Amino acid sequence: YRKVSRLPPGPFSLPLIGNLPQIVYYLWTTGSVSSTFDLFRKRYGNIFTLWVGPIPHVSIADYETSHEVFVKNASKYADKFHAPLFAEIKNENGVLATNGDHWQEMRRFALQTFRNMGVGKDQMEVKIMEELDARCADIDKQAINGVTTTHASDFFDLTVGSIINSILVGKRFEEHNKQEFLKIKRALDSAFELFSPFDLTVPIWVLKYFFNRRYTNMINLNEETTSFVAKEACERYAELKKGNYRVDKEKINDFTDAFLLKIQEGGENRDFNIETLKTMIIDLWITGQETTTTTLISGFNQLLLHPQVTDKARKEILEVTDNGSRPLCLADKLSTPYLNAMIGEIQRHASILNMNFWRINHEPTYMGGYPVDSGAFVTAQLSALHINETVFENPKKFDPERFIRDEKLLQKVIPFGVGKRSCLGEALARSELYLIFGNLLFRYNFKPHGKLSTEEVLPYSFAKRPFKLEMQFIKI
Ligand code: HEM
Repeated sequence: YRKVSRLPPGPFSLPLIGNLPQIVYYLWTTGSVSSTFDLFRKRYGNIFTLWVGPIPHVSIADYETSHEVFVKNASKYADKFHAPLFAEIKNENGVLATNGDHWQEMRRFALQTFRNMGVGKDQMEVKIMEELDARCADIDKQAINGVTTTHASDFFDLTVGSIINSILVGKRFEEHNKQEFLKIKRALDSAFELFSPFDLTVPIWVLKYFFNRRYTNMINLNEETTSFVAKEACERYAELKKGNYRVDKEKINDFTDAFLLKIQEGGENRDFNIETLKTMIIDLWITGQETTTTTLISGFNQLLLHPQVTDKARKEILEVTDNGSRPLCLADKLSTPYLNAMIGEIQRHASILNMNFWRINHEPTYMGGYPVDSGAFVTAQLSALHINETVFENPKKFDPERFIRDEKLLQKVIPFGVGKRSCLGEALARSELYLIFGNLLFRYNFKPHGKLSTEEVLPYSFAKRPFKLEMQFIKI
């Protein structure tokens, strides 16, 4: 009871099991993780505590408090809680499931490398557009009377997968390895679908001894995916070691070369070695792939449900590109307020992480006027924050106009999180979303093939899943 008084309000918790009974009950009655968080927010306010077993989890569901905690006091919240399964798989390597000096070095290195390669600038734009053009050429080749019917996931998985692959190891997915990529991607999709908050919280020994098949499947899938994705990097590393390959400092083409240059110049050490390179590649590949694809598919699902939004965005894009005589480019962003609002609304509405990653609070402090004890886990609960009706009126409605009526509102959409552990690929993802949505809208008309969905897919999982969407690309 003393501990409870040093935390923000929340439902009454029981010894040992905490709020698990209420959490399970509300998940069942509300039908999703985000509605459960929303319900607790309505009852206890924008900052509330849920005890998961013996550990208090503090969720922040408004922009102002999230900003105050994770941006103004950023350095205090750099340490994430890592699910035991992730910690086991990653073995204290990489950027996703590490803390401390190694994490800092890897994050700094990745951000710097992306910046040098021009993420958010021209060079990256060229890579994204080359990939999009190649995929559109594929679509056009398959067209019958100007219409191509395809699974949205195949189209966007390949587009996004190829972009991130070419950034990481310099190779697109083409005819010869396309099928292998799609096979791995399907296996990952099934694993994500099985993956639950249970896998994230239980100690590793419970998984190993009581759910061994589940545990072994996940370990094997991680190894299979890593060897597929990092194959090119391993080959280049082997050649570097034999003295047959040297990285040209002036011509860094991809992330692998930037990493190998570090080894070439300084030798291998705790941070820069082949195991870390493999982990970094898989960390960035997985995080960069699923998130962007899910956003694109959820977005097209909404656009098909709201054709008036597509028409309005298309009209704006045609005006900016002289009636479609040139591609839309990143420099056009300032002239496309409606498209920007549409993408902002897609990201708010999709809010693809049902549950954000937890940070560790190391010392007693205050958040939003409430005490928060040391040892508590804290996060900006993005899914609840994006449906907070005191900020976003009628939050279930897909309504890009809300950001035209109030321009400042767009700042309160934070799909990439905030603070030291915010999304490392934000600049790349923003460029991809703008160029892919923008350029597809004026090249094609879109129609659904079969029924469209308005229900969330797997609403109880850790992250949202893409809608199963079949659509027609109709050449304009
Ligand atoms: C629409 C696309 C994307 C969305 C919505 C998204 C969202 C997020 C969110 C919410 C987080 C956690 C933030 C927090 O803890 O507060 C995150 C972390 C991360 N994201 Fe993204 N992301 C996207 C695309 C990408 C891309 C393209 C990459 C890389 C190429 C990437 C790499 C990462 C990494 C490495 C982290 C962990 C950073 C760390 O722990 O230091 N993401 N992302």
